[in-house]
Amino acid sequence: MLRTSLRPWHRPACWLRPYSTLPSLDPALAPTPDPAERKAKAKADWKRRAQGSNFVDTLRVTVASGKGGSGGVAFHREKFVRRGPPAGGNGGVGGSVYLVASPSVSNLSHLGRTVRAGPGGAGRGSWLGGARGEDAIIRVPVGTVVREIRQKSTDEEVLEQEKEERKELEWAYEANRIRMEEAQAREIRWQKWKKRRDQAEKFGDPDDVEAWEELDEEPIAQHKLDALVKLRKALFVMYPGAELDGHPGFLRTEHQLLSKMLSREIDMPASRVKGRFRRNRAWDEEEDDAPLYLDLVKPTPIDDPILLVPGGQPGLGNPSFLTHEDRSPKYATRGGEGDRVIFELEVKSIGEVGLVGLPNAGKSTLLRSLTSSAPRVASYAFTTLNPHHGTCIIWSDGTFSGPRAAPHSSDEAEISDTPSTPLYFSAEKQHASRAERRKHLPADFPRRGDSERSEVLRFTMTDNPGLVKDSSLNVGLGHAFLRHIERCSALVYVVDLSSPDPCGAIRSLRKELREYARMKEMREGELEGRIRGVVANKADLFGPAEAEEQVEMDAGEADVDPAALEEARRKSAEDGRRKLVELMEYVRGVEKEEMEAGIRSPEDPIWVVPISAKKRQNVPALVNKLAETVKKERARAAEQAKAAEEAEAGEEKYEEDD
Ligand SMILES: Nc1nc2c(ncn2[C@@H]2O[C@H](COP(=O)(O)OP(=O)(O)OP(=O)(O)O)[C@@H](O)[C@H]2O)c(=O)[nH]1
Ligand SMILES: [Mg+2]
Repeated sequence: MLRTSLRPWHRPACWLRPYSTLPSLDPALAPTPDPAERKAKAKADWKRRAQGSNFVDTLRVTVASGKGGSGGVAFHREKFVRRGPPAGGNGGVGGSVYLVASPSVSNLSHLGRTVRAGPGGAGRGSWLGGARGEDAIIRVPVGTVVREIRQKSTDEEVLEQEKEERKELEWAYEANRIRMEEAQAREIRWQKWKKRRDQAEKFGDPDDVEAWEELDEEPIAQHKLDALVKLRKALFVMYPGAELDGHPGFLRTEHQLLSKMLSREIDMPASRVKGRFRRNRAWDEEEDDAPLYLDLVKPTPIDDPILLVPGGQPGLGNPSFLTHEDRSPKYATRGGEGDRVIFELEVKSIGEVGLVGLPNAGKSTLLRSLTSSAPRVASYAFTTLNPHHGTCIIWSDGTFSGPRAAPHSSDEAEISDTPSTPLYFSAEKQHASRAERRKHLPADFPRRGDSERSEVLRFTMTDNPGLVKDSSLNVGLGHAFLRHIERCSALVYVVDLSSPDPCGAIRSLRKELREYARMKEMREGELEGRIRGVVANKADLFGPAEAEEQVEMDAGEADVDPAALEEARRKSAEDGRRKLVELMEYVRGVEKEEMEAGIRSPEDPIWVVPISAKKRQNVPALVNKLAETVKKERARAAEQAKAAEEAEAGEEKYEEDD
């Protein structure tokens, strides 16, 4: 009888849930009945508990390619053919490790610390080749910087390492020396024996001369034999009980492999040599063995991935050693080792416009109001822990939108603090039909293929986590935040206009940018110079509605005096105006200072736009400014690229003329 439900240790399922979802006794803390809200809260809790570990933007991975498969030693057998030709297949090539920069991944959390490609299969009888090793593909976000890490970096250290490796290879050198000596001695013996035999054939009795086989049996010292056996095991797969010295081709192959190995051209089974030498890799041919450095600013075509570490060479089967002298080679070569390299991956997002601001300034709200990206928004600091990207599209009829959002026609539309994705576009409803989704869209939402409007401009924006004091000294998650700012071509400060000191916010943001640029050894004022504008957010807090609300709240139950209301409205608007003017003056001062310091060109003044990201007020004016900025930056980048191309062409011509 099934008694699971009666077991004394059986507990209700809620006992097993994580603590955050335990039913609370306090009615105020009871879970909200709205499932969407509950889900959002659980997700935020989980993310906070994970402390950002679900977003990984720097990672050190050890990448190992697969070993090549050994060649097979076999002979063909069939009815009436007792001793067929050699029939061992070649081994399979070891799996390689490739790298792909893909727009569909946003961070490195899917990667482990080690990425390993599969080994190649061994060759088998009947000329069957071994299987290729399985390749491994590392997918990284576009904008990732890849650096090869060498434990030994200076020349002396490399020399030291080579010396160590040489020591490890000592036995191979020894074996080679023995082989050479042995071959020489054998040659001398052979010449002597041949001379004696020829003379005996001419002048005397040939039977007086002993057979060559008898002479050839000069014993080799045991330690020499050991070295040879070790070497052969490392390089060859041998047929059981094979007498390899009887194969002239074997000695030649052995000699070739050995000299190649000693001149470092082939890989060597790692089990034999601890400090293996580096294999030749694709980029080594051009860049005489400099550590690899890649900056993946563009997506890699999936059919042309970047080869990071090639797999080990396959071993050759015994038919490869078939010669006239040796009709049944009883050996095959082993596959080469794969390589093992350590890489450091660092994601530096590439957005055209990067938002920089203190925590709670409303950066995420702004991104949500301009694009279809939906970073979480909440009224506490550090809501955003990793960068979010969005695309803003401007249409020919002057509206703008992210790809999934409805055009912003109304200024009243509010953004809630829960996920902005309309339910009909959310993951739960992914199977809703298009007609069903359309029912939930405004009547004027453009249909696919609408001819009246076309896309005019599209640019990407990055919402970055808030900067705090001393972010540049890596306080908190400082550098992790600043890293993503590094590559945005234009930066925009987002400040909370309703805060007591918006100018102070700009002052501390500037300081952090300056310090970070200095630490990263960028050009003086590199990041500050990239600031193109200031968004004075939360301007709605100075609007009439807010003021009235405040007066009504102060009055409580009592009737509100209309004059007081009027006065409050006027005062609030005046406050807002004063703060904005102060901010603008401060920004003019900053601009002037930077132009004098030579970090800002006169063509790049800093604009200031007051908006309300939450209520989407004055957002179109901001979009126009951003569009102008983006166009200017693109034109500048194109100009720079052209100049660089011309300079390169000029240099080539100069070299040719020389
Ligand atoms: N009244 C008003 N509130 C706003 C506006 N923009 C943002 N907020 C509110 O400010 C709070 C913080 O907004 P976020 O967008 O999360 O701020 P953030 O800069 O992304 O903050 P971090 O992610 O912590 O750096 C939220 O409660 C928003 O609703 C605005 O224009 N007007
Ligand atoms: Mg945020």
